[in-house]
Amino acid sequence: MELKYLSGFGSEFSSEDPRCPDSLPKDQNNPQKCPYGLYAEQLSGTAFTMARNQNLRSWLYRIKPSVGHLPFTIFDGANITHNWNDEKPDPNQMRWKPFDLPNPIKNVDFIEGLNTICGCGDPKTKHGLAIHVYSCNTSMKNRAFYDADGDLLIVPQLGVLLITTEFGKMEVAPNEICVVPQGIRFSVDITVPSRGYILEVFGRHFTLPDLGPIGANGLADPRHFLTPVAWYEVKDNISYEIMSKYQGHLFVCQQSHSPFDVVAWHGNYVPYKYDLSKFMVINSVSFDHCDPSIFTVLTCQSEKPGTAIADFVIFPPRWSVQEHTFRPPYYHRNCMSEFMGLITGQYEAKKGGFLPGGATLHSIMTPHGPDKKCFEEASSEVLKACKVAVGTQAFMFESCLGLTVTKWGLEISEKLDSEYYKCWEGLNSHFTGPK
Ligand SMILES: O=C(O)Cc1cc(O)ccc1O
Ligand SMILES: [Fe+2]
Repeated sequence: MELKYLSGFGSEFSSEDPRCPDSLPKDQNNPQKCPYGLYAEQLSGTAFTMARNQNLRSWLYRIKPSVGHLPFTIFDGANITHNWNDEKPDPNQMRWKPFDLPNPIKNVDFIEGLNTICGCGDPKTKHGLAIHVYSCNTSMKNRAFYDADGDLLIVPQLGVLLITTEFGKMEVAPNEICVVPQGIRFSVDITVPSRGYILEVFGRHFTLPDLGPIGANGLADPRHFLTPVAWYEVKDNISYEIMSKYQGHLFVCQQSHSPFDVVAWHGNYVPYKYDLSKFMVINSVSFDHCDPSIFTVLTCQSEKPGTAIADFVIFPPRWSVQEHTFRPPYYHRNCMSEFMGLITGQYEAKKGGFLPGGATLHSIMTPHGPDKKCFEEASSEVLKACKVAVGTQAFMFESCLGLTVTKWGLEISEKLDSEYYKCWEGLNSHFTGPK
């Protein structure tokens, strides 16, 4: 069945499951009795008092309120951690081979298949981020999850995710991304073994980047962000698990009904998805290589103007036309951390070694840039107009924070590539000497 969506970023939406017309109270949020005998529940994504243009909240009209559940207990079944001091910092360039799919003899769902690879900061103080990899081979059965710590930006690399949320269903395929904001319950169904990346930001939300002199249009268009429409199921007298990530730990509790019982909702605090092929690429049409911030899809800003807790940046297929220019990414040392993943294809600065489903991390002030082969070729290529990154989608999570890699990233995953530094070996001097 083709799913329906509402279009727009940050809009004030409203939606009713068509099976229950007029289920949304018309003139107020909290009638003494809601239509169809529903419960009203507010979900606040910002402080009540947040400035109006940044205030986020939604009202949900549901069969039972979320509070009807047994107490939470610790859940040990995933490799999530925010103990960034367990491992020593390591400034080396890092590259990971593609992360494994689960062993088929074991059923692993989206939550059980979460592994934290690196991060920084603390959800208690609402400052920081974590980067996770998911790898699963089974759907979540009578199990929903919410993240009390922050927003999740999910980047599928293998396999389509059917994500049921309290706001309705969305299908997210590789080359699409979705955001499930803090606190929103969701469950993931899959049809094939699936893998991808997750950027979690603590206690803050993603926004669209300002466009400055670009003008009113360009990059990701707000209308291409899609939010589910209301959908509910009636499942009562069953055993349903609600899983929560709270202060870096996973918890689980039982309840006797499905949390996907929201018949109608309205508000601007919602999950959404975005198709990366819809990104309008801006670039130099004269000379030189622009900074990759021109490819920012979403940003999560810190308190420091112009400085992101995390930017989500893509490297989409595009025309390359610059004259008298070394066209690939330049050699670079950055005051920001750069974590990259590859959804499909070959990244232009490193055509070998960095593979779909793998990752790289170039930490604060760690030198990085094109490998030897890329440098040699691009220094002497004939600069015709040509398409680059065709059939490719690489992305970067760029952060002002210093990230530390977890034990899973360093050892347990067994994917850290100790040979990475060799791709820069033999970058010989071409210095011609003084005239
Ligand atoms: O490959 C990288 O490291 C990411 C990157 C890309 C680019 O086009 C310019 C700078 C940069 O850090
Ligand atoms: Fe860089």
